[in-house]
Amino acid sequence: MYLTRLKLIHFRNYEQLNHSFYPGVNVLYGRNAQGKTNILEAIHICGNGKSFRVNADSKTVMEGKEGAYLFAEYVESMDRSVEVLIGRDRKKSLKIDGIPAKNLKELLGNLFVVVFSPEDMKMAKEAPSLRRGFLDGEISKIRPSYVDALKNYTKIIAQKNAALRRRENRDTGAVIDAYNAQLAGYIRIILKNRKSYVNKLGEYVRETHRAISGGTEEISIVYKETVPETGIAETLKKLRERELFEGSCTAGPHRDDLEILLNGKDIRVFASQGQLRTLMLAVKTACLKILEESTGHTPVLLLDDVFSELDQTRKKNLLRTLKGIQTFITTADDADAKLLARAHLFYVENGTVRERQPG
Ligand SMILES: Nc1ncnc2c1ncn2[C@@H]1O[C@H](COP(=O)(O)OP(=O)(O)OP(=O)(O)O)[C@@H](O)[C@H]1O
Repeated sequence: MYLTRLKLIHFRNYEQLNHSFYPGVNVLYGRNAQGKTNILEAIHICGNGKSFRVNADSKTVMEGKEGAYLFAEYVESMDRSVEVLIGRDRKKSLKIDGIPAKNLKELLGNLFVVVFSPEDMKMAKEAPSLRRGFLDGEISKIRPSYVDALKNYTKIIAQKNAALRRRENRDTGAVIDAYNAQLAGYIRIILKNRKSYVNKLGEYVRETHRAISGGTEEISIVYKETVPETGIAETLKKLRERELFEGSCTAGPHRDDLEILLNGKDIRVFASQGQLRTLMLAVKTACLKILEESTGHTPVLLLDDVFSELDQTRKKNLLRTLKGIQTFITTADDADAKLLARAHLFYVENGTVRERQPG
């Protein structure tokens, strides 16, 4: 799958854009704050219905304007399109192949897009909630039913937490047992999905990571569960007294984490910035492969400012791993644009895009 055309009206610093792109590597280069990442953001919204930079999409509407219009034309096996209208009032309208879509769920599963942005580095280093959020987001793309299990689980955990906090009722124990009975089924579904995703992810990350790092480093990714999949009901029962004492749910998928080891050591403590970036690139490429396997379509890959902190060898190795994937890369560094001379180059300046002709 590849994007052939992007049209924007009143999106960020683009008054109007109507530009075509190529399969293969498209490099957006230019000085800082010119609108390179804005292009990636627009493509991401067309694919995933939301920005990867801000929670409120209304912030992407050009200052002083009422709404933004985004149109992405892409080739699957035939020409297809996605249109998004974002209102400053937060209302959003969507069209798929010219036909209005009822909701975001309908949009997902059309233009597949995977993004790597500097923000993703936080996932490796910071709070476990970021790693859980990453896993849940990726699994939801390939298993829509997972979203329902997760929503129900989260709702029951909130109710159970409220009951544990109240504790004034003599029957609280029985109420907690009733919640646990409901939770057990959802925990099973969440663990099954997360663990099988992590197994596959680990395998693909190792492969790509070796290719980018030149085979000098070994990565391992392990899912750390707080309630074992093999004894869910028993564990919840055992936890009951402690939870009643502490007044909150102390274990379950909402407390689980991913452990990422580089040459056997925790990356949060031992990895350099370049190593972290290499790891996250391998993670994103692995997500793309998993998405490709389950949908039969190769997603479009967006790499925002990916080259900083990578040495020349890693940059070249990364480019080799991108074969067959339409990729958009932003860079403010002219030397990177030269390294990417065989790609299609687009000079971005003050909300305009100009293709640099070869030669
Ligand atoms: N809602 C908006 N309305 C108008 N202009 C905006 C809006 N949001 C952001 N901008 C402008 O977009 C520009 C930033 O664009 P972008 O984030 O794409 O930069 P970039 O070219 O990727 O830069 P860098 O190399 O620094 O990452 C800035 O000039 C900013 O003022």
